[in-house]
Amino acid sequence: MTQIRGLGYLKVQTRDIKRWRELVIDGLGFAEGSGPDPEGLYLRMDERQARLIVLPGESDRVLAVGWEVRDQFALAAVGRAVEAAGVAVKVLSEAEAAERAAEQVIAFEDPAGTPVEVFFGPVLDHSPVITGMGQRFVTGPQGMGHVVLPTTAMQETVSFYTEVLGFLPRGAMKVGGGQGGVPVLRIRFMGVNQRHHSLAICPAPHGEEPGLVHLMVEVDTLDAVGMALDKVRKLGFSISSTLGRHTNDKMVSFYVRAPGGWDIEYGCEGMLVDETYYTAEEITADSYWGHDWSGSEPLAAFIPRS
Ligand SMILES: Cc1ccc(O)c(O)c1CC[C@@H]1C(=O)CC[C@]2(C)C(=O)CC[C@@H]12
Ligand SMILES: [Fe+2]
Repeated sequence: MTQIRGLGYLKVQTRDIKRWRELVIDGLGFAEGSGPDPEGLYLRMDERQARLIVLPGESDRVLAVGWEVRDQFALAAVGRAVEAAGVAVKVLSEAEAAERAAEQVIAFEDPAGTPVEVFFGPVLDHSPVITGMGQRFVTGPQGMGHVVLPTTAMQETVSFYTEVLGFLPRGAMKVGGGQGGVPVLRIRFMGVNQRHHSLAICPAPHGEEPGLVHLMVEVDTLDAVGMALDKVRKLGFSISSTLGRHTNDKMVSFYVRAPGGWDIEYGCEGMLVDETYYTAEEITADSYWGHDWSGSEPLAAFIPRS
């Protein structure tokens, strides 16, 4: 049984905070909150103080993937499991936790080198969440959404998330290999709640920045997805993938390129998993229709480095 309840927050660094603001506030309708860094962007989706945090910096990279647990006892259990796996765990100070709007936070690196944080006791902001198009973000028991992380150490990374952190396998898809003696490569989906996947791990040629393939956020209506697509196009953002419906989580979504070379997937109608009956299946197509990636600028995580 996993202690982790869902994706809690994502913190990234960017060289272009101005363009980020246009994308997430003007385009995708996130509500603006506030936080410790006056230059930072603190984006609200619900009663949490911030779900997506974008801070200015010298490079574009992920600063923390924040996973939520129920309480202090669950946090202690996760800390023990990670240490028992031989990974150094840092207990953040009270000030550092306050900065993250949580009561207590631990931090460590996954085998891919991704900075991971686990927290309990998120601090709420009860003021109304005024989104750009009146849309509601689907969070609550399903968490913030999902992240797809690149790794050069597929086995170790997947085994860390499943066997140490207790993520449940939620199926896979072949993405290459299987020819000329090259082993089959699979993207692996994992979940911790009724959202089909809160995490996917994808084989990648290098472990360099930005350290992210995409973040998915879900809204309550197809109209909100369509309106956001219109808005980001009008704002001149590059559409990495057209609208389509995925075969595994049944979500209708599009992907837009964020400054930094990774995508935000924006969707609706994601299925709810019933663990009583669920088994991990292998899909052979990413979508029933749509999701044309042919116009996509290359994802930074998949550009081979010398
Ligand atoms: C296949 C799939 C199912 C559900 C999702 O939420 C989802 O994002 C995907 C696509 C994952 C993946 C990606 O994001 C980067 C580009 C990838 C590797 C492809 O080129 C096909 C599958 C894509
Ligand atoms: Fe996705």
